Amino acid sequence: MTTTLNDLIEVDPAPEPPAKPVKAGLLDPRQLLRSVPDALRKLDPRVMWRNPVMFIVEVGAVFTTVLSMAQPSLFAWLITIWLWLTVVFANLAEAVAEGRGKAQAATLRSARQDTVAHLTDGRDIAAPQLQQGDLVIVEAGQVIPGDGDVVEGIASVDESAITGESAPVIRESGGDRSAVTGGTRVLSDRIVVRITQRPGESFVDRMIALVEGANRQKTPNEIALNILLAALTIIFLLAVVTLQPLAIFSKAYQAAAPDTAALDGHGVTGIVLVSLLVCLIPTTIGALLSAIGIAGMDRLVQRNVLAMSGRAVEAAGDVNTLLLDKTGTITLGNRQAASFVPLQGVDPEVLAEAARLSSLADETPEGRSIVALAGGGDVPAPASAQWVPFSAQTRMSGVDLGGRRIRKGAASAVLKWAGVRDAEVDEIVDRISSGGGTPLVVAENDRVLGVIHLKDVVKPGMRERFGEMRRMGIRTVMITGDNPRTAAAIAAEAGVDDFLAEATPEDKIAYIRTEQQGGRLVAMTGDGTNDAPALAQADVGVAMNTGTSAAKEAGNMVDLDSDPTKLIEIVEIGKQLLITRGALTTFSIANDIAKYFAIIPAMFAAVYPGLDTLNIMRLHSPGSAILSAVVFNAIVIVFLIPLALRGVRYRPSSASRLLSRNLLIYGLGGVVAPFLGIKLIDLLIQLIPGI
Ligand SMILES: Nc1ncnc2c1ncn2[C@@H]1O[C@H](COP(=O)(O)OP(=O)(O)OP(=O)(O)O)[C@@H](O)[C@H]1O
Ligand SMILES: [K+]
Ligand SMILES: [Mg+2]
Repeated sequence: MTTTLNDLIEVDPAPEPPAKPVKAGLLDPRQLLRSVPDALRKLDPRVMWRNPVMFIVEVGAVFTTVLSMAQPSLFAWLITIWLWLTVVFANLAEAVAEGRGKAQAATLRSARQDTVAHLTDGRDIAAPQLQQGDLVIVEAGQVIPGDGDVVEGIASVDESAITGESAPVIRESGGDRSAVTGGTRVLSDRIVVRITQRPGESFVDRMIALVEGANRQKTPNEIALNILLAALTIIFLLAVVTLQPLAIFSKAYQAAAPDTAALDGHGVTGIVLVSLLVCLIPTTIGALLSAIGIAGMDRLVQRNVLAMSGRAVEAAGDVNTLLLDKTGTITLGNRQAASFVPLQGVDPEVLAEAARLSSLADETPEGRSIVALAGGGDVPAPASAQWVPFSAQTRMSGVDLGGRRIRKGAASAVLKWAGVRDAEVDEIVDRISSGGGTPLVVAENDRVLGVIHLKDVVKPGMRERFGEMRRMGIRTVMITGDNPRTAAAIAAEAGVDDFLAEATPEDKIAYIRTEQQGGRLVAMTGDGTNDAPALAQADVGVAMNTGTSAAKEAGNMVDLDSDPTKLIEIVEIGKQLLITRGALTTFSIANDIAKYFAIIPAMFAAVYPGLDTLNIMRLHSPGSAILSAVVFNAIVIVFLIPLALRGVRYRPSSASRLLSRNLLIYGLGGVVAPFLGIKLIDLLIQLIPGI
């Protein structure tokens, strides 16, 4: 190979740096305004009925509109206006949540251009005509026409159009960095890409659809909550309809407020009925539910993670077991050769040369560091060399040079290959392993020459993060192909709960299955084709963007930064989504119950004077009580939009402690808020003459 990594990275500056995707901040008041047209469009009943609670409010608003037109009064019109506002505010919450993604989608679209694909057979076709399996040539300066895997060559690629990261990345055939994304630009060299996407289903297409929320499906949890809310709505509907004294109240109300009495008893009854119903059904959570879900996806997008479904985000919040790779996730991952330890009677030079020869074609970081430590990397490899590449299954790599067969790799694997048992080797391997190092045994034919000591460092801050996970009730498990002693040493240093050593990809799947059979949800990250089955099996499978297409297809999330520790953040975001939904549901229902006690006594005190002692709020008049409650019910939605989008602030602690804390804050807050809010609004409303 003539191109080195450094040649690739020091390329000419990219042709005009593409715009960074918009990273929307918190709620911007202008965003509220900009979303108003969308919110109005969503009033279409065909859209509304998917949200049963708000659909009932809309039907109610239509009903009071008709009543108000039939028998106009200030009271009737004010109620009607505020009922419509309630529906609009709910739509606004959803539109604002979607709007933030739309800005991002617009940037993505502008980054995508009409690209011509140069097929290997010489034809030039438009990118959208590409079929799965087509082979295209992409040269320096050209845009990659579709998603695929590099099958030939190595190149540096500018992926800023999708990741927002301006540093070029290396994509090469073979290994686990072979996937390329349509719409990104090759900066240097030439690669041949085999297209893996189906037409119209490119990664960027899916990304646009995702951030726009166009194909957002309700998650099973959301559907369940919606059913519960609808059931509550029906119960309240029945309760309100069967409220006998309403008719009596209406008459009394007319008597008490004769200046609005241009309407008959039925008009008032209808309007009061709808108002009461809207106040009692769980409109707050009904209005915010979908915004909470979209915002969760959005928070992931802002951290450069694409969740392929809302369900995956929720599953992340419920995860019990986190599987993390050792090398590169828990450790820095640039496992470097630190020293060669020859066996007694072996010339150190002979060991170094064998290590060098076995690593000349080994492109792993380990292999390169061995060549560097042995020196003489410029000495060309013998032409007769037959390379044996490293694989996670064999755990060895090496070279065959005629009669000389050299292998290096995990002790157990190499000793088995060489067919030897040696106490001295065991002793060296143990010493390196118990210090957290990785020993690679080097053998030539049936003779062990010595051991290479690979060093890796646990990333700073890991112990604290795993401590946080534990407080959340999540078990962290380190998975490694390394031997059990090294694994134990690193596991102890990093503070994980458990580890799985000498793990093959099959072992990973088996581990995931056992966890799932115990009723636990499992999350993992992966990048290689090897990882694809395990990624598919896991409840949350985060594929690295640098990984293979197979891995990206199998997982249900993609991390554009390819940072395996991101899994921890993903779990936190999922948890926050679930907690936010729980907190606002609690708030909403507590709120409704409080409203019941605020309005009913005010209304019925006029009919049954005995109830007057219950009328603790001393609202101005029954009409004002009802109007205040309706107004409060509407504006509480707007007040809570920022919280729904940002998510409830949350510190890691056990589920039960979180629950009791949230019940206290949002339950109690939900009970108190309406009393204060309604009283305040009532003080303003009583200034309006005639109510
Ligand atoms: N380039 C290599 N050549 C030979 N043997 C290797 C090479 N790289 C790793 N090994 C050996 O194979 C073992 C398994 O490696 P593998 O990459 O599957 O897992 P790992 O890197 O130890 O852990 P992780 O799952 O976190 O990546 C290593 O522990 C090491 O003993
Ligand atoms: K309500
Ligand atoms: Mg590895």
